Amino acid sequence: MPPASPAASLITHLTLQDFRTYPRLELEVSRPLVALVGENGAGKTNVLEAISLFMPGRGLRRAELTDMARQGGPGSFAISVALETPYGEHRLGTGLDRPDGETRASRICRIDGLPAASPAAFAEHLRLVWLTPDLDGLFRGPPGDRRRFLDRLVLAVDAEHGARVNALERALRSRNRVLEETPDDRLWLDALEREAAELAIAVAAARRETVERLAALILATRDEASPFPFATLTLEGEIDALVATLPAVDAEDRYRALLRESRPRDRAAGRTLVGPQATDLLVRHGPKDIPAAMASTGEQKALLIGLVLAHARLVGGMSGIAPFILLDEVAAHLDPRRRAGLFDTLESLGGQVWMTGADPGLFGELEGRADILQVSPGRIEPLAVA
Ligand SMILES: Nc1ncnc2c1ncn2[C@@H]1O[C@H](COP(=O)(O)OP(=O)(O)OP(=O)(O)O)[C@@H](O)[C@H]1O
Repeated sequence: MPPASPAASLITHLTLQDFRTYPRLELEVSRPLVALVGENGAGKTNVLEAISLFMPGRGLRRAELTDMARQGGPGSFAISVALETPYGEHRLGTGLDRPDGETRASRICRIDGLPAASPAAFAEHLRLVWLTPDLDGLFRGPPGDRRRFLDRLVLAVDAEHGARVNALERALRSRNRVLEETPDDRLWLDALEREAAELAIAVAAARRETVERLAALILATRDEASPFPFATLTLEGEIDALVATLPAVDAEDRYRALLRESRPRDRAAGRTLVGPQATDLLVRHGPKDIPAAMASTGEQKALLIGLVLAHARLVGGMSGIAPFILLDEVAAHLDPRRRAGLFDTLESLGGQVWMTGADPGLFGELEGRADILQVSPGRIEPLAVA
């Protein structure tokens, strides 16, 4: 069981320079709940996206960094946050640097003024969990969307996971190319498959560990009265069966043998058919363990929220730091009972929560409990809720 209250960190100051709709923004906040209110297109999600870049990857919209630089601006952007943590104050910075006259831009990461090797280094100070409307179709959508969701769950507890997934994709792409262009080059294929097998088992094992921990936590904290139903989680795929039943070395040998055997089949398919790239995350719910894909739209949303809240609890328990939670347009889709339940649960988790919504009334009951801010293009200021 995770400890009841992991340490909490707060973003107290956010600076954006030439990021999407913001030429320059200096924003002070002081509370653990922050609500951003504004019309469609005002720039609310842009703020959440900026914060999401303190995690490895391309942020909550999976956009190219170059597209985040403000149109009509210098082509570079900078984001920085001042953090108050139980271990002191820190300043984290990231962005895209494009020195004068250069066409190439590079990602920058700084911690307390010193360069950091990659965004994975931010994990020491800040962990992130998010939910966006893009995830609404998660249970009914293609398995690739669930794998990405799953990898983000893992990434929040293991900042190196993303690098391993990318390295595995590169190794498999190289294997597919060799199978297509020089299929008789056995030595080269052996070498690529050895590398792929090592990475594949590491990726599959990390996913399995996170899913098992999450499933156990969901079971342990299961509350029949919660407005967010609990889910059961399982991983499905040949490699997941290997990882579940064999020690890592044996699973790696077995997967390497599988790759060798399936060369002709993979060559014909133009891709590697077996491996972590074929895993699916199965989510079920209710007394009859119904697949989440069969639940109603509202039930799916509630299940997803329940999963994300449980994950936030897991991240807090494992890292000792309550994660920041970014909720884009989540409150708007809930009935008043679920919305009140959500706000209460968020407060109990202890991490800072950044939420968005177009209607100020959504956050009326948070007056005095949250920083409620009005967003208009390029600007954010306090909003007095009537
Ligand atoms: N690189 C960019 N430079 C300038 N403006 C941009 C850039 N990228 C996106 N925008 C603008 O940002 C706005 C969208 O901002 P955002 O997604 O944050 O809105 P929102 O307040 O979350 O809206 P909604 O309620 O509709 O979700 C759009 O008007 C879009 O044109």
